Amino acid sequence: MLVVAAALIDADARVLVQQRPPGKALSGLWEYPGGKVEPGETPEAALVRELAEELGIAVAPGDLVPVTFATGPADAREMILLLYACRRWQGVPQMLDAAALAWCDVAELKTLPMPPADVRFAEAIAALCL
Ligand SMILES: Nc1nc2c([nH]c(=O)n2[C@H]2C[C@H](O)[C@@H](COP(=O)(O)OP(=O)(O)OP(=O)(O)O)O2)c(=O)[nH]1
Repeated sequence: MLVVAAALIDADARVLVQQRPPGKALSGLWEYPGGKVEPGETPEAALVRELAEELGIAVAPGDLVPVTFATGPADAREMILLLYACRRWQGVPQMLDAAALAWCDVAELKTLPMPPADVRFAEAIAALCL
């Protein structure tokens, strides 16, 4: 299973995370917006779609910059999770599919409970934000 996620980074080097809602796998944990790549989709097209669905923002595929990846089990399958950074988007992120949204600096990111696959992402994001 291929999953894509984005670290939206604002002008103050804060990163957007969202809390997974009740009823979904990993409910209550904080994650980077994104989701599963559907058959026939490129990873970037999937992430553009997910960011529109989950946050109501428009992102150009060329503004998605690969950062790192993680592997691990998810939904009883093996997952490959691709993390992108994005510093440019249109619209104001809204909470359309999450229990909460938060803009965090890198130190705060490291304190949030996250899915196991995401735990090492904060270090990679820190390298971008500094
Ligand atoms: N979006 C996202 N998913 C993550 C992260 N870390 C992580 O382990 N996952 C896992 C959780 C899920 O098993 C899977 C993504 O599934 P999802 O439920 O968010 O995907 P989706 O938006 O396509 O949802 P759905 O249509 O199945 O409801 O990847 C992350 O940072 N962001």
